[in-house]
Amino acid sequence: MISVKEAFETIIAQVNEFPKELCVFDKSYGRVLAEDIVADRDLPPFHRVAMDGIAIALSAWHKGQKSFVIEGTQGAGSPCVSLQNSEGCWEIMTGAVLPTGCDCVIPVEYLKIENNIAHVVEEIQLQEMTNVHQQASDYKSGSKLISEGQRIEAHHISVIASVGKYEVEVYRIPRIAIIATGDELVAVDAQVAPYQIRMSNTYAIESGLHKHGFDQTMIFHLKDDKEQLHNKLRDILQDFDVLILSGGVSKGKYDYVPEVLDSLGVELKFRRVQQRPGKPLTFGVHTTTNKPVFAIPGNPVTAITNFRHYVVPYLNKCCSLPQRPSFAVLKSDFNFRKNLTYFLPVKIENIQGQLVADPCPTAGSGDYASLIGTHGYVKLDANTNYFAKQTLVPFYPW
Ligand SMILES: Nc1nc2c(c(=O)[nH]1)N[C@H]1C(S)=C(S)[C@@H](COP(=O)(O)OP(=O)(O)OC[C@H]3O[C@@H](n4cnc5c(N)ncnc54)[C@H](O)[C@@H]3O)O[C@H]1N2
Ligand code: MOO
Ligand SMILES: [Mg+2]
Repeated sequence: MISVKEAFETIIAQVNEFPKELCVFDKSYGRVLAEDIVADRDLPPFHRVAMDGIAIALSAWHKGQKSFVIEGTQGAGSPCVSLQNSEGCWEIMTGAVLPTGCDCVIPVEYLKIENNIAHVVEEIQLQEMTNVHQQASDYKSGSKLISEGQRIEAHHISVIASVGKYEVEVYRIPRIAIIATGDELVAVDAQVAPYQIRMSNTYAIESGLHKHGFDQTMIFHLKDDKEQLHNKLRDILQDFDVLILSGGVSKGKYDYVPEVLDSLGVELKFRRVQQRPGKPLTFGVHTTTNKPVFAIPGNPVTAITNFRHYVVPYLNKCCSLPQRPSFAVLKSDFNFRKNLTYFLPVKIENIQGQLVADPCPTAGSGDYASLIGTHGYVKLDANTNYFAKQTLVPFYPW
């Protein structure tokens, strides 16, 4: 049996970057960038007027001039004009190019305009480039604006659009099969006999995948039948990039999953992990295609925590998404005597900026209803069994 750290590292060592593809920028929300986004020109691209008013030459102002003859009116979207007389001005609008020969802008609120002359009637302090957003003052042409491995949100889209990237390179979303195994499982809308169980793990895993942006998913239900498992898994291995199985991996007579995977050419990298829940967690790689296969034990708390702990970081790493560790302090003392790493569900409170984790142990790994109201779990190390209040521990939000 290997440790949680070894299991995690074994899985991460199998990461293969997902292929890249082009995506039209306004359909790229939620995708992960597979290229850096670079400024194609200065930001701003010209000396951009920041207030509606008049553009003048500061030299005239410094000589004490307070009235300016208007040479013309310039709006945004027109080519740059020139001040002909250094004692004159241009009426200018926000977003316009600062006229050549001008080096500051006086807002219209400070002016009275009569007979084509702008008189400054309010007290104002002016310096070079007052009310002008100077060319390249934000970023120079060629600057990296967004790094690869960024999930694209609204503020990224505005940058992608403004640098003229009509198509962006993103990571292809893998096709993921979620496979429930078990004769006892029935569909959510089926009549359920007293000895049967409604299938729930697959839906929890699928929602978790969608939450993390992996929405190319399909759910299967296979019986505890070796031949059916073999034939269906063979086809699924062909059609999908990642397989997540639930159930059938422990030591029962009908737990066929590991031997069937083995017979299909999936090299099992480990079969048991020193953890609770999820001791029988199994992970393998299909030898000819390198496709990863996660076989998560069937108990529902195990399905949710093991999926979150191992599958999500694996998928994120395949598209260069950075892992962001989070920590919380325990709200109360906690004892765990087994020599296993414990994924302890918690409720999180934010107390003056510090995350405080209130332990919410379930009554076993079948007690999924106790996860309601929790925000994630903390990881408690195998080699300690008493965790005092205020101990800092890694926290994993669902
Ligand atoms: N002799 C031993 N028995 C067990 C061990 C062990 O080490 N020695 N490990 C226990 C642990 S830990 C777990 S976890 C389970 C794992 O079992 P399997 O992966 O073989 O899963 P199943 O036997 O198929 O099912 C277990 C349990 O989970 C329910 N289940 C399964 N799939 C779903 C689903 N999609 N939705 C909802 N519930 C599901 C299933 O009905 C069972 O109750 O083995 C222990 N036994
Ligand atoms: O995976 Mo089991 O959940 O430890 O009961
Ligand atoms: Mg079993």
